[in-house]
Amino acid sequence: MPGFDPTHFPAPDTFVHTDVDALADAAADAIAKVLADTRESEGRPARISLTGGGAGLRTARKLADADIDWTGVEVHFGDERFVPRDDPERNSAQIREALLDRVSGLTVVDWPAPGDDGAADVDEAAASFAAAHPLPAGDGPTFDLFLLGMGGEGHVNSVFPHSPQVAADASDIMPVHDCPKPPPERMTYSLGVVRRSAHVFFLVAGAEKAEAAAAALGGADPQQWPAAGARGTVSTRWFLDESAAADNPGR
Ligand SMILES: O=C1O[C@H](COP(=O)(O)O)[C@@H](O)[C@H](O)[C@H]1O
Repeated sequence: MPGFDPTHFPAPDTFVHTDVDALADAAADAIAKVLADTRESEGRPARISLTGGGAGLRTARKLADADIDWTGVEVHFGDERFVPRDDPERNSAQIREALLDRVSGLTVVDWPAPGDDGAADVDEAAASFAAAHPLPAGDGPTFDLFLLGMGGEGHVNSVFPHSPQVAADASDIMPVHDCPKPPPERMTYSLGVVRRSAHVFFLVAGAEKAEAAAAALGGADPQQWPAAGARGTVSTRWFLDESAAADNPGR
């Protein structure tokens, strides 16, 4: 993969929990700490990207009940399905129900939906989003914290194995056509955006994820296992349940 050298990043840390509930508890604690630390060390609220999916939504529900100061926190979504805004398939709809509608003080940056101005199709929607929400320039992080779920074939955000998105190594926002997991049209942050984030947390549960987790943690080719190409500049942490960790070397 062009532009990705894993030796330029801290090695990932792995945390294995008995089940998805314990995983979500631990991840929520760690997320709360990053949010508080960012406020203290940077003197500003954090900028984070949230994920849907099974373990992601479980963690979002825990975050809604946690003692967190959300004031000014800027929330993005790592990827979105290009379907109407009220479609329950939208990651943002699921994360809003689990977390965002239950806390106050944060700013939510939502992806465009069909029918929005400048969103005649998914290409135009991604381009207009990129223009309206440019990523921070320079050496600073794109996000203080980027949360990722992972599919059983190793996809993260909507970056799928052997897809144009994983090949491109773009540093911004990408439209997705013909996504192998429905719905077919999506928008996604690229692996390049993830790799400019300070902290990257994986939230992964279930035996069907075990092979991909072992491949990604074992340094496999991101073309085949996109999760292998997702690293943070300060930390990469994998929160796994025992089923998802079953194939990891050393267990
Ligand atoms: O399609 C997607 O799937 C992943 C993982 O979902 P899961 O249900 O297998 O946990 C999710 O993280 C990603 O953001 C999403 O668009």
